[in-house]
Amino acid sequence: MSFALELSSVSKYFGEFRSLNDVSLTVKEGEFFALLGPNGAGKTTLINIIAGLSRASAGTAKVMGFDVVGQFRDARRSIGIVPQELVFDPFFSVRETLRFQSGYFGLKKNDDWIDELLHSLSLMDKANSNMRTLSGGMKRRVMVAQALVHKPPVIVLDEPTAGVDVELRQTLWKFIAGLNEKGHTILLTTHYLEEAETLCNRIAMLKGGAVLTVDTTPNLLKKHASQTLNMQLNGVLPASLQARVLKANVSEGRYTLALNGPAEIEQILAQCRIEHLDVLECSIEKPDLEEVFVQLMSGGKK
Ligand SMILES: Nc1ncnc2c1ncn2[C@@H]1O[C@H](COP(=O)(O)OP(=O)(O)OP(=O)(O)O)[C@@H](O)[C@H]1O
Repeated sequence: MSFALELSSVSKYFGEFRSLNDVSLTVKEGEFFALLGPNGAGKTTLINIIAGLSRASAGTAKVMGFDVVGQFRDARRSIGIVPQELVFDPFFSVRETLRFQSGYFGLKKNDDWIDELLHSLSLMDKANSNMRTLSGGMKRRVMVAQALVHKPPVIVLDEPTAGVDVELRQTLWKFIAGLNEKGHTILLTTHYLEEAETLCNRIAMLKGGAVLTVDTTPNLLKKHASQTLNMQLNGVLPASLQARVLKANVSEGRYTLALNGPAEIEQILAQCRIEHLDVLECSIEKPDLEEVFVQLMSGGKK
């Protein structure tokens, strides 16, 4: 089994503060992997260690088998990082920025690939525009192109869609999904959980610098979240069903009940009939990643 990313017992201290606590994770080649967690969970710290921008206080990190400290150059060549912040030189044009970045990797004749990147990210008509004249979304696209100038097998995106409009988000995801189909490994951090749910094969959830869980998206949904039944009744929910209540608006007779499979609906409706209650509205809701996230972050079942 070859791993694109391999983290073994990685910890990071800032003085007394432990930003990462004994994190071990592996991402297989070709995976689309999400690193999720609330603000301050340690996602960017982890990415900085993988990128070789920050040193782990303990533990080791490898990119495509290369140690990020001992084999820094090979590890750095294997990875493209799209940072959370927009970092650019305001005096360069888009093309110059990408040529410059190519130079860092010793790539002199890279214009064909640069053109392909500009085209795929709809930046061709901005190729000669000065970076400072671009909108935030355009700058974000350049950050993506910049991370890819050396065709890295592993691509890390740190909240690439924060503050990005719907159209760009879709363009970006289509492009990144295409790269993943071509075999690139993708590591993504995002606060848009539906993006992670749609795109990623596996998800790690981080809290307080520690990994709470790592699993495939369907397994996380199966293990940590249940279906729910939304009902509106012409009265108060029977006492026998109160234990199932997840949310209620008693004055309107609206209830959201936990459901361990559709077979239980009949039982619930039967209880309502016994109490002579009419069901005015009834719908089943599928679990989503947000529910899993909220449950895990609030210390619910793992
Ligand atoms: N250079 C630093 N010095 C001191 N503390 C730091 C430093 N960098 C990060 N931290 C702390 O480490 C913790 C993790 O920060 P990090 O930026 O990795 O979180 P994150 O999961 O990326 O959060 P967000 O979702 O807000 O981007 C935070 O409490 C942060 O304040």
